Amino acid sequence: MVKAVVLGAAGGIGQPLALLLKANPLVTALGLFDIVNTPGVAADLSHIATPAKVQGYLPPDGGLKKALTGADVIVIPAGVPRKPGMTRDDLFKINAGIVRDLAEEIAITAPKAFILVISNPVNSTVPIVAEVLKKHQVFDPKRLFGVTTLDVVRASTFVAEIVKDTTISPNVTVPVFGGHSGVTIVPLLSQSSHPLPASFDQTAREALTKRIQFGGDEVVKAKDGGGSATLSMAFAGAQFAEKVIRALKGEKGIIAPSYVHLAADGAGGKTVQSEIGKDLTYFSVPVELGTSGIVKIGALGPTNDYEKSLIRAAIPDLEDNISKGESFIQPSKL
Ligand SMILES: NC(=O)c1ccc[n+]([C@@H]2O[C@H](COP(=O)([O-])OP(=O)(O)OC[C@H]3O[C@@H](n4cnc5c(N)ncnc54)[C@H](O)[C@@H]3O)[C@@H](O)[C@H]2O)c1
Ligand SMILES: O=C(O)C[C@H](O)C(=O)O
Repeated sequence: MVKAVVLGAAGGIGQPLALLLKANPLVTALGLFDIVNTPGVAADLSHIATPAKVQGYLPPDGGLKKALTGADVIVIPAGVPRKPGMTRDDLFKINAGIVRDLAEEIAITAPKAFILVISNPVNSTVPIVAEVLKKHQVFDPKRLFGVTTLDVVRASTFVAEIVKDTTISPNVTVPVFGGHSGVTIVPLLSQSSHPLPASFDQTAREALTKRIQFGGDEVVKAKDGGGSATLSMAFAGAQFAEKVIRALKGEKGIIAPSYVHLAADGAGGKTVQSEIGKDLTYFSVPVELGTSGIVKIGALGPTNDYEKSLIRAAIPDLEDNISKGESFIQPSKL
């Protein structure tokens, strides 16, 4: 039995993500919470012939608590998206409070659940959730994940486009480290499973790196004020959620990239910190998942000089974003 819960379930990401979770036969209960429209979304999805029993909840009468009760996996795409000209950090003003309030109820009602944070700025919203859970003394770094899957999905797709064979994109892996905004997104093209990117000249390497780092902006610009990536994000979020669910059901050896607290496995984070030359608390890395969450944090491995420069460029923004999230809950951390 697996109960998945989506917070922000009536939104641009929330609805297609809820659809993909409803279509997943491993999900047996699906709780949908939003401040609007969840009864309609739930009624609609409930006509699909898959095992998940769907229930929609709104804030009145303890709707959030009811949605979270018994949750195994909680996915959070609640909050506002970017408009052209905005950075993800510009969303902090509104989304930080939304994520904090949702985390407060998670800490009370579902402290053992796996928490998957999509709401931007991910580099800061993940530390916000962690600090709220710490305040309630229920923080388990093994179970908290910033969803950075879309960066990896984009990297695979863009490489397949360059290779002119889009049929291969599901099988192309390009590790992406760091965080989830602009220069904090660090693709390691030298480690691409397809050999072509590793042989690029510097101009081609920089062009592809920038496209992966600023892929979100392409969608924001094309939507022209109508929001940011929703459908590709729902795909990526459902893919990551499925990996978490398979792991919690006992499947071994599942590895997925995610923005995590580097103390999560008690060891691997130190390797990453020594590789990047900085004691950052959070970083996006491939993690191995098990029944209780993260069992192993993967290292970066060999990087070339260009990739080393990308890592150096990512660190100041990551430090700022992390401390901004932490000090939002604990002002003494300023
Ligand atoms: N991690 C990523 O890779 C990634 C990718 C795309 C978008 N995002 C982020 O995801 C978030 C959502 O994007 P979207 O396009 O779905 O936005 P949206 O505006 O379409 O949907 C957001 C939903 O959140 C709901 N909401 C607002 N306050 C809430 C609260 N307190 N409790 C529950 N629900 C609440 C809204 O009612 C709305 O339905 C944004 O912050 C966006 O930047 C992240
Ligand atoms: O670009 C955004 O603001 C949304 C998301 O983070 C993305 O990468 O598409």
